[in-house]
Amino acid sequence: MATRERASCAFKATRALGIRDEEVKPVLLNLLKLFDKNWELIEAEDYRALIDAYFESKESERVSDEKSLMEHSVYERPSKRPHLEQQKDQISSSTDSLSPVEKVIFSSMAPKDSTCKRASCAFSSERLAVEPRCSHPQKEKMSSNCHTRELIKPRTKQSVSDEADFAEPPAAVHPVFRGSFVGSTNGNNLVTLLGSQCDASSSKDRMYCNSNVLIASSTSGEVKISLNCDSAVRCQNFKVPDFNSVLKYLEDKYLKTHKLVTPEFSMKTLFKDLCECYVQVGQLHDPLPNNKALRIDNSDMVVDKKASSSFRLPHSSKNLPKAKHKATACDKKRSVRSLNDITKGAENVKISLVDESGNEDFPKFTYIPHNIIYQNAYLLISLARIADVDCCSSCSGDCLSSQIPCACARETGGEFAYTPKGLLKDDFLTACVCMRRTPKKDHFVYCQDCPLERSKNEPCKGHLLRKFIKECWRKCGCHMTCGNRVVQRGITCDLQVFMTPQGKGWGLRTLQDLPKGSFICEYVGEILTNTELYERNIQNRGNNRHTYPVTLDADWGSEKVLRDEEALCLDATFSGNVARFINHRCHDGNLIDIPVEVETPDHHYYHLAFFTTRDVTASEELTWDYGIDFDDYDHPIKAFRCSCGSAYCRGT
Ligand SMILES: C[S@@+](CC[C@H](N)C(=O)[O-])C[C@H]1O[C@@H](n2cnc3c(N)ncnc32)[C@H](O)[C@@H]1O
Repeated sequence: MATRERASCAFKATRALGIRDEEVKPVLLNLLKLFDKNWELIEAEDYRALIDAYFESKESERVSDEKSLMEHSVYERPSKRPHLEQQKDQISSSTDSLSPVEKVIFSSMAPKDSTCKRASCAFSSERLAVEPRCSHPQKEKMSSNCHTRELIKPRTKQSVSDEADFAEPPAAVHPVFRGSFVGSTNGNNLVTLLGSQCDASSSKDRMYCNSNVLIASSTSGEVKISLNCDSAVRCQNFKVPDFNSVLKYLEDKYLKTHKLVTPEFSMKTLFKDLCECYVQVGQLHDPLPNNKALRIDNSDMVVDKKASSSFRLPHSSKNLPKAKHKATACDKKRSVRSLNDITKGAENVKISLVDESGNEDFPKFTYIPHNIIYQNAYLLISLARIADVDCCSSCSGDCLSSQIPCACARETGGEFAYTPKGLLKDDFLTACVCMRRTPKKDHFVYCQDCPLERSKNEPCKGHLLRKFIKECWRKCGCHMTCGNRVVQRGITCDLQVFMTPQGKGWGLRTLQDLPKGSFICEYVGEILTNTELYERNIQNRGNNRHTYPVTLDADWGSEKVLRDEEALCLDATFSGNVARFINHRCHDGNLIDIPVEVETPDHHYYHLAFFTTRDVTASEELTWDYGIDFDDYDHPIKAFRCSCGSAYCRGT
């Protein structure tokens, strides 16, 4: 196979693990250099050398990020422990000259038949007998003979006494360092693991390992899992935490995401996370209250005093709880603060948050990528409601590429609303914008008994007629990549939440140029009935910067009387997505909200999607017209004093 093909196979393998080609490329080049262009070594065991080398280089990047974060930390750090530092120096001295990639190769991936001492050391698991966990003469011998062991911190007496220096009582679980033995004490059939030696292919027993997790299982059903938390050793001020607190911390972290997990979720990532939590909790010396989990709302908060106009800060979640505890008011004022991803992995893209002033508390809400029913809203979504005439079950692939538009284009006048590039068609967008900005009399519909005015016994003030987009849905035969499925595929652009300088609070901006008609995001929140929203607003009157709920009233005019459970709205005050940060701009906002049917033909419930009304340049704030009547003093939500800056401002 040619080099180019081999490289593309390697990228394919790493892409399957969610690793981007540009990140793998330098690692691959390094490996090729190191292996003298011997591709077989790289391709062996499904590219294990490459994958290990990649993760190892990431780990060392993370550690150096962490180090520099700690060095630049505004907080006072405890004095170093000279003996520990000394020990670390000893441990790393003979691999200091090696790159992270070289280190991982020498520790785990050299070929079995290599004459190199390092390599033979790394692949000697077959020769090892099943051993109890602690002192092992063969291991000790290997440690002294083999350079790879410098990467590995064996659990020798010396290291135990080093741990004792942390002045901790023995804990239920200790970090298991690379190179320690995990084996069956019955001495029979559990595979013995030495560090990252993972060659169990000759055995019936199975083994999985990466740099943090070692799992061995035997044919007799014995399974041993060893979690390697050796980064704890590098942490200043680490104390062995109570393992129940670690578990609680981890559970809380997962529960916080409302059981939503990213597509990358796996047991391996869970174990890795457990290791990370172990280290984090080990650095929190305030005991966690009994049965109370640590608050992790801002767990990936980054404080960077030196950050300037570039807001894309490198981040690491490590050490941060400690940083949070020690921040002084003065430090807080001077620091740019940021969150790496407010969505916590719930969206296709990360969405960062920055506060240049360093004065604001981070917003408190639960990020949800899809609408959720709050309590009583009655939503009937079922496949049976989608009639055959309303979908395109005989389509395949991309409906936009078909000569004759399918049934899904009917709602938009027999033409799809989107261009093949995924933008809203100009005509459609212009019509929507005109109806919004310069509505004619016949663009309004009036209900006989308006759910909004019912309680006040007043007549309907009128609802603006809206143009709907109808996307292909589950019953359709086309592919998820079909051009008529834009909103349902979620956010794809690079967005950032930031603190606006005009006093509007948080706002949303784009970090990339966006052409006219681009889909930005949906307005996601809790689906409430009108009654529920009314009650909620009464309760929250004191809260002056709330999000602005939207009424799903685009089709109210077609009903004579709307039942309370049919009159729905979306409120993102407590749970919502990034749209909750989009500020209002009178009349000429660069976004427009358009109703989109995604899973039900019923216009009582639809998705509200934001599209750009014009070309928007990177770093511009994204705004839309909330449609507020600033003179309506009876409105349950008090209008704010508008500082949108528009020439057409109606709220100053
Ligand atoms: C949907 S939220 C937008 C995000 C909000 N700025 C925040 O900090 O969470 C709506 C609230 O933002 C503020 N806001 C939005 N647009 C504004 C404007 N043009 N002028 C002043 N305040 C505005 C108001 O407090 C309003 O209640």
